Amino acid sequence: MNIAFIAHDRKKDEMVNFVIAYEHVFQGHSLYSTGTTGARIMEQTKLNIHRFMSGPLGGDQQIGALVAQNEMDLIIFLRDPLMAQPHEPDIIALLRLCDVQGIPVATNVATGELLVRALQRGDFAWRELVHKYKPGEA
Ligand SMILES: O=C(CO)COP(=O)(O)O
Repeated sequence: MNIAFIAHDRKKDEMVNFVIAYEHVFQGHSLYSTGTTGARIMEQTKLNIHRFMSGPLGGDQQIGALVAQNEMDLIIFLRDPLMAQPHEPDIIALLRLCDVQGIPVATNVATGELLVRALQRGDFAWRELVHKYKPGEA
């Protein structure tokens, strides 16, 4: 599965701890992230993550492009609900695209844990079927 990690600054420690806890699950998948989040995770785990640009510089939109093409299967996006972000429109756009494509997205660790356990159980197998079809194609 293609999985993306994104965390705002005050949520990065929580993200790193979350990924460490489930490193054994994530290691079998293709991993993506925004720039700084991925750097922090790779410093503290053995995971190999494809890092896009930092969020404020376009990283959310780069991940959004994969969502639009239905190529992202799960997103863990630990947003900071208590601090305004300069790239708020990009954040809203990414979450909107997840709803357009029906992509599971967790915006807090409690939901993240449920989705990771579902991933472990094989509940994401339906996504393999979706990969065969690209949006806009017959
Ligand atoms: O801003 C972000 C998501 O909106 C995250 O970006 P970084 O991982 O580069 O800090």
